Amino acid sequence: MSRLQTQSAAPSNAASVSASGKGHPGGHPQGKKKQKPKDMFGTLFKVWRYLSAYKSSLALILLMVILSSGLGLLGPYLLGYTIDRIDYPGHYSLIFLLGLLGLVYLLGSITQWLQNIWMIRIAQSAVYRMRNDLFNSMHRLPVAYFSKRQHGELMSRLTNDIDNVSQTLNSSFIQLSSSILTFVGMLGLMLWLSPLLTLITLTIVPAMFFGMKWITNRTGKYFKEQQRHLGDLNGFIEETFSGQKMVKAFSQERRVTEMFEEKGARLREAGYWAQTYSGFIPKLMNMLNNASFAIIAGAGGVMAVHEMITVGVIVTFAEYARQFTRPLNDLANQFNTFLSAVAGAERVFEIIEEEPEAKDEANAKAASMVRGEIEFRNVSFAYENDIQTVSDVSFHLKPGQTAALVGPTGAGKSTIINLLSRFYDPAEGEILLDGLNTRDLTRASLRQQMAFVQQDTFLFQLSIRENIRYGRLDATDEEVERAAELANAHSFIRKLPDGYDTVLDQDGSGISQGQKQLITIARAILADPAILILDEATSSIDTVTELRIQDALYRLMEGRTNIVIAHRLNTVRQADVIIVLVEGQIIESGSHEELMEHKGFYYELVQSQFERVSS
Ligand SMILES: Nc1ncnc2c1ncn2[C@@H]1O[C@H](COP(=O)(O)OP(=O)(O)OP(=O)(O)O)[C@@H](O)[C@H]1O
Repeated sequence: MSRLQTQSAAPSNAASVSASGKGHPGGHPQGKKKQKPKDMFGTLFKVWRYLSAYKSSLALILLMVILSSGLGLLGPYLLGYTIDRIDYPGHYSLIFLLGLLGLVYLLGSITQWLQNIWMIRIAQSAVYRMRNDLFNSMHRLPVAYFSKRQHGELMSRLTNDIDNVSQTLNSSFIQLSSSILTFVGMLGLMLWLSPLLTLITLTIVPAMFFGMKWITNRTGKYFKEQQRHLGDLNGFIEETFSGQKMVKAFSQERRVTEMFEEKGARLREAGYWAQTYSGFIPKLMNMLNNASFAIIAGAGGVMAVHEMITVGVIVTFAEYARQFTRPLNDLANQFNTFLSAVAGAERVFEIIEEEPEAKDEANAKAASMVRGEIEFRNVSFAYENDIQTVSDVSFHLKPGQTAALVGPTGAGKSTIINLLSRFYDPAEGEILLDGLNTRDLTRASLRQQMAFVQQDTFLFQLSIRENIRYGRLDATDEEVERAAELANAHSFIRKLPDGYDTVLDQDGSGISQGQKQLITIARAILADPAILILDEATSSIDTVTELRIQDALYRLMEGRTNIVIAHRLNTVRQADVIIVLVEGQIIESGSHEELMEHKGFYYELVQSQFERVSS
């Protein structure tokens, strides 16, 4: 049973020109992920379901986008118009035109500002709901789902993918629609003003298109490589930090440093090329802008001399040409960001739509006040492949009895616990609690009858008090402290500077392994279940703490039905029944004395230093 591992998921901020270079965390480089969505329209429709709650606001935003794009086009047109009227002050008031121009720019900014803040609000609300749905679905998933996937990969969906969707919703919707509107509107106006000068101006577009394509192909490749190396480096840092003791213990500092430098050098190289190529983009744009300006000025000048157009039209064209590249560039960049966000959303929906843990039977009853009688009747089970992990297992425990599960690694001890707690259901046979088939009980109520004390203690990043209270949320402070006393944890907790309010580190690293065990025992004592599942620690803890743990455990086990995955001869000896499992089958069972007399596998195990062999 492995503990929850949390991988660092702080997004890196690698600069990017196009979305292909978006930063992603260590251990899970974006470059490795498939960025193209499999079903773009299906996914967009699902995203729309989250946005559709804000239809009226979206309509307002669209109106603002149309207004701001229109105003953006009107500005240069008015400028040209004004210039053409400079000679006729009697006919047109220049002041009025200039005032109008100012108003157009002001309104343009206001509409842009409004659309931005409204869109951010909607995007954040939609993403908030999406994130909640994702988190809830994760909790509805069966245990088997998690055992097949890396935690880091799942974490990345909750962090990076959601973040990606959020960023894109914030800006892409507006940018995409405004770029399209601006581009189409600009082209229309230019054609209206002078089709010939439009054609001449457009000669620059192929150069722009191929130039950009050439650069983005290269930057895309190098950014991907940069991401891959960055992910590799971050993964390495994470691994070295968590395994820091091992590095020191094996005196590998030098080798680790060398490896780090090597990985860093690879990142430096990819980063150099990615940044160099991406640095070309503004330069190229600038150059092409200047070229188009020169073309318009030259060709427009000739046309003006021949009275084909006015000077005002040249100014309008020059202004448009200056803006011309922006929507094109935005469209190219936004499209990549957009694709990668849709791919992210797709991964999010994959989990939201994942088959949840099978529903309880329609007439399932809630288990309550159980006595703790457990019976396995001819239970067989295979995880996924056809190899049976547990075959024809039968045993019967009366309330208050203690069973020790003993057997070599991989024998199926944890699987028996998984079946009892219905993390998995048996393929054959049945498991009874107080004579009732556990399939006829609701899973939640069944699990409430059990407490787990595992060797791999898991504590939350909460105060010690809240960690203990996790066993029973409505327990009072006095009850929490009483449970800690019974678990022999009270004295050490009291000595901590913040006592019960000491907030544990992410992995509970502020306190010792043994102390963590005592807290989990207190948690189980507080839960006060009829059944206790105990996965005995194999790690060696100092003798004083060990004695404290043993003492607390005996107190915890009293009056309950206990199933212990036992590693200590002492525990096994005191069990009412010892169940010896080998390759998923019970090969012998009975009390210590009976099994010793039988001189079978258990006898051998005890002879050959029990603790070492059975761990
Ligand atoms: N989630 C899983 N999916 C597929 N196979 C699994 C899964 N969990 C365990 N197994 C396999 O089932 C077998 C029994 O595993 P189990 O964890 O029950 O053994 P165990 O007796 O508890 O071992 P240990 O003492 O090492 O914890 C092993 O071969 C293991 O590889």
